Amino acid sequence: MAKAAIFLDRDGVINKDTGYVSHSDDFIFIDGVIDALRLLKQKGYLLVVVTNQSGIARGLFTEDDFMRLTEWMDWSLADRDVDLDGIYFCPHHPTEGEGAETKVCDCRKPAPGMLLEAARELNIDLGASYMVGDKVSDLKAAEAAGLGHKILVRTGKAITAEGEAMAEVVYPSLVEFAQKAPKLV
Ligand SMILES: O=P(O)(O)OC[C@@H](O)[C@H]1O[C@@H](OP(=O)(O)O)[C@@H](O)[C@@H](O)[C@@H]1O
Ligand SMILES: [Mg+2]
Ligand SMILES: [Zn+2]
Repeated sequence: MAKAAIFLDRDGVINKDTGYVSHSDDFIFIDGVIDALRLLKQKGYLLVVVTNQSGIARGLFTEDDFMRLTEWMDWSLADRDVDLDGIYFCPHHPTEGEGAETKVCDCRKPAPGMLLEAARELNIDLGASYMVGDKVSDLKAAEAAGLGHKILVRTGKAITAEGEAMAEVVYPSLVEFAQKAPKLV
């Protein structure tokens, strides 16, 4: 049977978005987020990170840098009993940069590519799933993928009026969302 997932934006939801974070030295978990992720897992959800990493297309860091940081993040979470079910990233940007990753793609949020790929690979029930982001583009990706729930948190970029209008709920952080999310198991 298909399972419900929490799709998580990374920068501004899991870690502080200080701008194109690419090294573990600069990766700061937002307060309470690791416990919140564990709680969501205990409530029966798959946890799937979907992150735009245009810093790769822009030439600010490499895909290898991203992979190294992702491995570090994954292990830091596993160390605290949080197992992520999937991590999807978009290395592209439509105009910035000069390499192969500078192109129009279907994975950069607001496009739904990462969410749809995860749904196929992990057998996710999109209608029962949540997107938790900090930007309108996160919610637009959720809408385009047919997700049931669109949530914003105030730990990242400033929430715009458009964001307020699109979100089902705006929470202070992932902590409050995790407390309120219905238990599935
Ligand atoms: O929030 P997620 O999707 O996990 O990751 C966003 C980051 O890749 C960066 O995305 C950039 O947007 P542009 O990609 O330049 O539009 C800016 O918002 C940066 O501040 C941010 O660090
Ligand atoms: Mg973000
Ligand atoms: Zn892409």
